[in-house]
Amino acid sequence: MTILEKIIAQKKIEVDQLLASNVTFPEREITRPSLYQTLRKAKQLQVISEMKRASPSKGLIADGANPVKQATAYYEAGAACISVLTDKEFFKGSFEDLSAVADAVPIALLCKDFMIHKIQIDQAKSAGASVILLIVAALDDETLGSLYTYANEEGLDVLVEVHNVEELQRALSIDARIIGVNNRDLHTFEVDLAQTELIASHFPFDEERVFISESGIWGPEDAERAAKAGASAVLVGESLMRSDSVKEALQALQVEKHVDRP
Ligand SMILES: O=P(O)(O)OC[C@@H](O)[C@@H](O)c1c[nH]c2ccccc12
Repeated sequence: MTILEKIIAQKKIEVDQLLASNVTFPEREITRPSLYQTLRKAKQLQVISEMKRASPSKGLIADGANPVKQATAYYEAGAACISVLTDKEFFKGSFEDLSAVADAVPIALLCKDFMIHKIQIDQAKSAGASVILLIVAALDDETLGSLYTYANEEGLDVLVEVHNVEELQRALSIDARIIGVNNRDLHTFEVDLAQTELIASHFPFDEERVFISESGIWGPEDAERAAKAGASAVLVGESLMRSDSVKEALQALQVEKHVDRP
């Protein structure tokens, strides 16, 4: 099994437990600015900064990190959105982290998890998220479409993650408007920013869609490369978690967007 398959197998167990427990997640109103609008309007490359304690590819990254302190530093540095990993088994995250961050910062908030069932979307929204992630590689067309529609109906933005051109076509076929290319292959862990350039060469840049480059962004050169390819934002975890100066590191990524892209 690849790591993605292992994670999804574990998610199925967790979702079955959630469903069997009959928990309900209280409704919560979304009061955050729309990530989509923020990215469309911005003149500079925006940063979606991630609270990431650990990952299956890197092991421990920042075990003792305090999510509220981390998110506050991101917010004060000018992040467009905070991403909080909520997966426990593989990333040492939690929904408590997400709720705590939701109470601490007013900007767009992404629940970073492996969504396979709409109950997880309810849970994310109830914990304060305004954006969810859908990973095309983890979903069949029908589930991808129905989760996307459900999240939209709930007023959430959806970041649809792809890794290759075939997955991009699947994202476009549900008319996803926020599409991110993960530079990391979730089957092999290989990271390559050339993936951003490859997907960009097939991406229909227009007034509707925004393009995001995710993973493996270590500094301004990488940000520049993503911007040049047409990205509106980068999603950054490890390099910011490891940084002694979050503010400097984050602001160094806010390079000019490429002029040829809408
Ligand atoms: O730590 P990095 O290399 O900056 O990557 C951040 C983010 O892109 C990565 O955590 C990520 C992208 N897509 C995901 C899907 C699930 C879990 C994690 C991810």
